[in-house]
Amino acid sequence: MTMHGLFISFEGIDGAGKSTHIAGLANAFRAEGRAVTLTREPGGTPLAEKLRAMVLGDPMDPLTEALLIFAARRDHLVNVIAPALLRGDVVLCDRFTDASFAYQGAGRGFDLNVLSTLEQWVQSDEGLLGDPAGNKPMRPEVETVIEPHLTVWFDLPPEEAALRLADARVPDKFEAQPVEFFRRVAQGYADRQQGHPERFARIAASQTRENVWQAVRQVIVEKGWLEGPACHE
Ligand SMILES: Nc1ncnc2c1ncn2[C@@H]1O[C@H](COP(=O)(O)OP(=O)(O)OP(=O)(O)O)[C@@H](O)[C@H]1O
Ligand SMILES: Cc1cn([C@H]2C[C@H](O)[C@@H](COP(=O)(O)O)O2)c(=O)[nH]c1=O
Repeated sequence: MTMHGLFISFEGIDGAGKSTHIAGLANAFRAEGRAVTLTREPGGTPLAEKLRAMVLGDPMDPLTEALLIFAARRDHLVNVIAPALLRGDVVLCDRFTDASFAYQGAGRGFDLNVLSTLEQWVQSDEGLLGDPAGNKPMRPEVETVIEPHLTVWFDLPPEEAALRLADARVPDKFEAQPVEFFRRVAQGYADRQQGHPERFARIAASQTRENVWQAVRQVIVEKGWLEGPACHE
């Protein structure tokens, strides 16, 4: 059994404008008859949402934070992402592992090699490829690491993101970080793009909402994954 769905993640510093467009993209795919699984990280399952509340709310050391985030990711992959990809859904995920490299790695200065090891372990398809009845796992010839087919990166200067978020909501643990933290996170995303140029699409997120939407949609159309006319809602 192969995972014939489409896995798209959305990344960027807090306030870059991802959420504004993910729902629009879900509508565009549904309008063309695709089943869509809309989800987010950390989170996406009852267990992972509990871990999210801890990670976003409680002080903890960087290793604990990284382990909780990757534990949430494993639960999310097992229970939501892999089943959706096996069904053939389009999975639209608000953040995935690039956020761990950007926030924990570049932002916090946590060891990138440890993050890479966690990535290999947690995103291994071992135990994820069940038969349709969900019984015995069917092992492929070669174990693979599940990652998005496309990562849409909303690139916005941290100062602009801070202005957008000012007074918008009570900041969580990450949103309360100083602008220097987000400069490092933004550089972390740029480094990830350099390491995975074929997977990343950079969107200049300083543009108007409509222009950002057109840029996001164009990336998907150019991949051949969407056809219809532009329609945001
Ligand atoms: N192109 C834009 N120009 C100006 N403001 C924008 C633009 N896009 C989004 N915003 C506003 O910026 C704020 C943050 O947007 P949004 O919540 O979509 O960002 P996000 O990347 O999902 O943030 P987070 O990751 O922190 O949830 C919102 O108030 C939104 O209305
Ligand atoms: C996946 C992931 C997320 N984070 C951080 C980034 C954000 O500040 C929050 C999630 O909040 P959002 O409003 O849903 O964007 O979590 C992280 O530090 N590491 C990660 O792997």
